[in-house]
Amino acid sequence: MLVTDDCMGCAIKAVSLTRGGRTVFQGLDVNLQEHRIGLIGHNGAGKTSLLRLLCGLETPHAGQVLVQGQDIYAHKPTMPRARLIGMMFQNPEDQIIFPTVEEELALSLQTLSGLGRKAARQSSHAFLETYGLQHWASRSIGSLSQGQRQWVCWLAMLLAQPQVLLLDEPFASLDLPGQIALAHAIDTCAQQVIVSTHALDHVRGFERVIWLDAGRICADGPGDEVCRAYESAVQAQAPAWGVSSPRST
Ligand SMILES: Nc1ncnc2c1ncn2[C@@H]1O[C@H](COP(=O)(O)OP(=O)(O)OP(=O)(O)O)[C@@H](O)[C@H]1O
Repeated sequence: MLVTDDCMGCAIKAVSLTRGGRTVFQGLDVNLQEHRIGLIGHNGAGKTSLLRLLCGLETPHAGQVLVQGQDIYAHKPTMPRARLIGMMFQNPEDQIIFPTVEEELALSLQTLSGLGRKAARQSSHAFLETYGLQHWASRSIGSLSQGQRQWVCWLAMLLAQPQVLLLDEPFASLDLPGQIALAHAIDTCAQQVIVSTHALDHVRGFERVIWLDAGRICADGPGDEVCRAYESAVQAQAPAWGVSSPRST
């Protein structure tokens, strides 16, 4: 299923990106119009860099990044980036700012909906309640497990109501029930979702998966086909890795 309007979805046009002196993308072109898209590939392939480009965290040296038809690196965006696109980071510590769950969730509402402090806290309370997590409201972030922090990141992102959700290794710290719950949440949410993962089973059923290798698209198509192609390539290369991992990309 494609997102419904021609100007919807995301597009990367002739983008070149360097990070820390290393060329990550050179003239990358990719249209991202499907409702569910997976990104797979080895460590260092460029999955996180692609997500960071889409959410405005890496400035390309050339090219354009469009989200919902808007150039997100333009000087005068017509909509705040946070309304357009939200990102759940691989590491919750890169995302969470406040000491308690309630405060962290309230931030999204205060900055984006202009709610006052008290109203924002009340709304985040009500939001937690819809997930049966009201007892988390006053919990300090430090008292939560890594997986629980990932849930806080997911909820904070949802509260901001962006139109596109970017998830970087979202399953990494979740237990099995948590993975099932998040997979269901991804399956049923209305937004376009782009997921970077090494857990291929979570994207195998996606309508589209992109396999990145050293900043280039190695395969692009239905999830089951691309995941199988990637697995076959890994199997074929496996004997050569015994003495040289981790790979030095
Ligand atoms: N902060 C950084 N500074 C400099 N180079 C970086 C930085 N982060 C990533 N890179 C480089 O950018 C390239 C792409 O990294 P990226 O994190 O996008 O890969 P990835 O596919 O997400 O990997 P992983 O599966 O390990 O998360 C790699 O060569 C990496 O070394």
